[in-house]
Amino acid sequence: MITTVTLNPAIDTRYFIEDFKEGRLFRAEKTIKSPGGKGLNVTKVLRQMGADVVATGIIGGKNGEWIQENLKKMDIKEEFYVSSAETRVCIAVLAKHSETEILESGEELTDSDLRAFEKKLMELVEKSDVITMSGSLPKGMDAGYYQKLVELVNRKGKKVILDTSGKSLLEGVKGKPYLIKPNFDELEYVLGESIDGRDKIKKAVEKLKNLGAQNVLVSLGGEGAIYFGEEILKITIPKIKIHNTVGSGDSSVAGFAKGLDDGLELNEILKLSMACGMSNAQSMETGRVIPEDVKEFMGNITVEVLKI
Ligand SMILES: Nc1ncnc2c1ncn2[C@@H]1O[C@H](COP(=O)(O)OP(=O)(O)O)[C@@H](O)[C@H]1O
Ligand SMILES: O=P(O)(O)OC[C@H]1O[C@](O)(COP(=O)(O)O)[C@@H](O)[C@@H]1O
Repeated sequence: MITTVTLNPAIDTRYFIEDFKEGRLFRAEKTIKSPGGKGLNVTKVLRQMGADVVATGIIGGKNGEWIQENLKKMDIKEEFYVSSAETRVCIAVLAKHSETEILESGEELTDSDLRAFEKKLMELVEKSDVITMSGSLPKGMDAGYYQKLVELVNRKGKKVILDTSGKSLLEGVKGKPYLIKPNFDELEYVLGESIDGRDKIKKAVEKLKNLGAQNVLVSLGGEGAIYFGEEILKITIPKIKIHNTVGSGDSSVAGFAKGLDDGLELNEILKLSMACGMSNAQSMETGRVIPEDVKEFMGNITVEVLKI
């Protein structure tokens, strides 16, 4: 079983405005709302890929109720701790040539919220082999909270995939997660300078590994990814027509988690991860993959050892 952790869930709201520009009034041509926040995107993709998955985290208010109702409609099992803090809304404006995101930070949680959630999480960990932890931490939360969670789960001998950014990534890796999946922007934050080639990618990854990350999957959008484990592996993906890449990172985390849970060989896990990201990029919806397409993409993805 896979448990996904979303500490800062959201109602993801996507507006379709073909010629969107800042500073003008627009009326959305179409609006789609869905349960979101990185961890719930991972959950949706795992469910679509047929994984045995349970979502947990902290949820609250009317927005939290909306998310719980919609997860039920999607036949997704959830065991969220319900707090009195209202769950946030995240907005993405999809235009013809751009994607603009506005992410609320999420209301503050109390210590008793956190203790009650941890109890729930540890019950689920007993039944799980892989645990994903994704996304930002709500406002005011200690950036080291993921470190604490990763350590709790590691003590039970289970594998953690941690996908977060900024300070919570730099602190979270100290807990020694099995995998982290930074993208280019996240690596630039880690290094504190712009990344203009593979040497700089390697330098940022070494920093994360020295801090505690066991393996690092650097996702590079349409360029695929580079995996830093015992060896460095370059994963090359074919060019495809895309519609909405929001949530592709989350989908690639879901693919990795599914492959790991299924006991696949590393090369196959990496292909599955990339193929899920690609399939999501072909959908208008965030966290939406088509298993048949995923299978087909996997046949066109290559993994080779890279010397850098
Ligand atoms: N433009 C694209 N074309 C094809 N695949 C993509 C594209 N963007 C993302 N993907 C797939 O999704 C994965 C994760 O995307 P990426 O943009 O790197 O993550 P994030 O959403 O975290 O920034 C990529 O490694 C790739 O497999
Ligand atoms: O949990 P965070 O880090 O605040 O991010 C939340 C947002 O990120 C997304 O998951 C998209 O993330 P990616 O495009 O990086 O995969 C949105 O769906 C969501 O609203």
